[in-house]
Amino acid sequence: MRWWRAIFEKLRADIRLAMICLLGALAAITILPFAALRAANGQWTAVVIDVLVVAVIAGNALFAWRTGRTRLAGSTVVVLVTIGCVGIQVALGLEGLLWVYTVMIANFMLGPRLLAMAANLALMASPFLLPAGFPAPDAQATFLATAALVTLYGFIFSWLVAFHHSQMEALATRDALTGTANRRVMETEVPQAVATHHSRRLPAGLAVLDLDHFKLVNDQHGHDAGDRVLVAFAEILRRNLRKSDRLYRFGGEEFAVLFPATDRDGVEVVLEKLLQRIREELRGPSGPVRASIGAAMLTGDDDWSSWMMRADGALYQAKRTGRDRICIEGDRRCSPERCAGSA
Ligand SMILES: Nc1nc2c(ncn2[C@@H]2O[C@H](COP(=O)(O)OP(=O)(O)OP(=O)(O)O)[C@@H](O)[C@H]2O)c(=O)[nH]1
Repeated sequence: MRWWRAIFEKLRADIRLAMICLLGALAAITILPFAALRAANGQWTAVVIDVLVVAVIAGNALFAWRTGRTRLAGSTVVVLVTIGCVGIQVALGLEGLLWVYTVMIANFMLGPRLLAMAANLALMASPFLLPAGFPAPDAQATFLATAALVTLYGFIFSWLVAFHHSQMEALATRDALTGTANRRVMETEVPQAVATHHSRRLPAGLAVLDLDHFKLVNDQHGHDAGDRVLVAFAEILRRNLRKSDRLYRFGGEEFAVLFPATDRDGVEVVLEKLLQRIREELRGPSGPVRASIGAAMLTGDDDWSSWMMRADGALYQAKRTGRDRICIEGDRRCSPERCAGSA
């Protein structure tokens, strides 16, 4: 039963993939019997459309499952199923209109909201463009009102789902105090970076930053004052890092920075700048607050925890040799006498 569990876990991790696969299964179960019925009645155009719709939805589900490109697969299904729904109206007349509501809801579950909105507007207009048209003005008004309501509910529902999803994602991945990525994200991204940099033979750096004598700020001025210093510290780091660098808060007053595709000189330049900005800008209630920085470059033997341990060891050196400085592992300057950035 392990394969069954693996499928369940994969679907649980990606709601859009789950929707696409669910629609694929439901489309086959619900549409194919109609195709058989229509074949028995000799409605061959409708049969072809039904089979095509099922094939497209099932094919897309397979594509999404294999490639993980669920946004593209979802958008494709929206466009093709909407076209199929219009085709069924052409083939069956008003009977085909009964499928419109199902497709309108499915569009919001599968595709981006704006695309679903556009597809639903097209579905609302389509019966008026058919040769047979609507028989009575009352029926036209009823159709427009009900289709507009379904579209509105679908829009609101999909917006709410996206909103709650982004809030839950923020809760799971952001540090609540400083807004930086948290330890959980670091433990996902750094191993990925190790694998990527090893396979592409690219250099990468990892730095650990820790405030100096931060306990004193808490002890003398309280936890709230300490929190404000932490927020200011994170803000200085964020402002002075490059877009490609990744900042994490992984402990109380400990932050880490991943420098992808960066060599040792590049890492050193950025860290020197950070240290300078911290010296110039970081203030606590009783004056400047300083930080120590340790860093290590990725080596061929590293996994992420050994890399982290080496960066942490360099931080320990920076603390041991007087704080308010940078130590990059392996650098002979990173000795008690001469640490980079020592004041
Ligand atoms: N205000 C605040 N303080 C925190 C938070 N997390 C950890 N701390 C405090 O950070 C302090 C860390 O103290 P230490 O590990 O002794 O480090 P330090 O005083 O900075 O000393 P060195 O690192 O050796 O320079 C402790 O007082 C913790 O209570 C937090 O979220 N907010």
